[in-house]
Amino acid sequence: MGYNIAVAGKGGTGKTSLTGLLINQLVSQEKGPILVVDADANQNINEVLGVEVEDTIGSIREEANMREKNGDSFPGGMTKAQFLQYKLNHSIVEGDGYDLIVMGRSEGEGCYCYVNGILREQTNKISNHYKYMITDNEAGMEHLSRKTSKHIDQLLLVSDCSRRSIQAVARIRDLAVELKLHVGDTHLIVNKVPNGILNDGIKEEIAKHNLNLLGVVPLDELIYEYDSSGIPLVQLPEDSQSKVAMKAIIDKLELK
Ligand SMILES: Nc1ncnc2c1ncn2[C@@H]1O[C@H](COP(=O)(O)OP(=O)(O)OP(=O)(O)O)[C@@H](O)[C@H]1O
Repeated sequence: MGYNIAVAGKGGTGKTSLTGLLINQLVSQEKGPILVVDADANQNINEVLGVEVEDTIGSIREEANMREKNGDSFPGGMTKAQFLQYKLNHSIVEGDGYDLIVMGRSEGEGCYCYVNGILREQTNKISNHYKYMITDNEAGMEHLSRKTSKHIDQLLLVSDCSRRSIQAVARIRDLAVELKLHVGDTHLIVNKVPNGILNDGIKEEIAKHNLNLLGVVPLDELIYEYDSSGIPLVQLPEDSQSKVAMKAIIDKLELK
């Protein structure tokens, strides 16, 4: 199994943006092969990375169930399991130096156990082929409890400069313990920091919750500019404040 990095944090803190910059950095350091899993239904990492996504695990699950419900057969005489496997293999987006799987929206009502079981088994199989697996998670992390593989080598918590956001990541860390996930290291990255300098109040909050601060990423006007113009963040110049900060942060992790 590859090295599993999970990124988590309260919505809006910049978790997805930083995950994109993390991937970009690992790709430029030729650390691959990398599998990216977008497990945040509210956010689209593909936009940060600048790639198009057609199928998601959610849409595959819905299609398989709809076909069965309507009594439609699966194409080419496939069984349901074969169909799921086929669709999953075709849903993997090939990016520049990484592959991407998008979980999409979570299931609606009805029994999805069989489909979920197959999809989970297949995703686990696929992930074995990669050196790194990077997951952009939902703030709740509950979906992780449903995973068969509960091992995370590196849990990266992303917070902005608010006390509430620091408290939220402390809760996520505690939740990981409650969910019985096996977490190797946990680190905090504080994002959108004015001038890259943390004030005393936030430093106190970080210390109070015993969070292990890895580094800070400044509030970067260029991110705002790129985001509002729809330009993928991975195209930020190498000397942009946020890319430079993320590079320094990732270097500290000493990933092989
Ligand atoms: N360092 C930064 N400087 C300036 N703006 C930033 C920075 N990081 C992220 N942003 C902006 O903050 C907003 C939220 O970022 P992003 O979508 O990455 O957050 P998220 O935590 O994944 O949010 P959610 O899961 O709620 O969608 C975006 O508009 C993004 O462009």
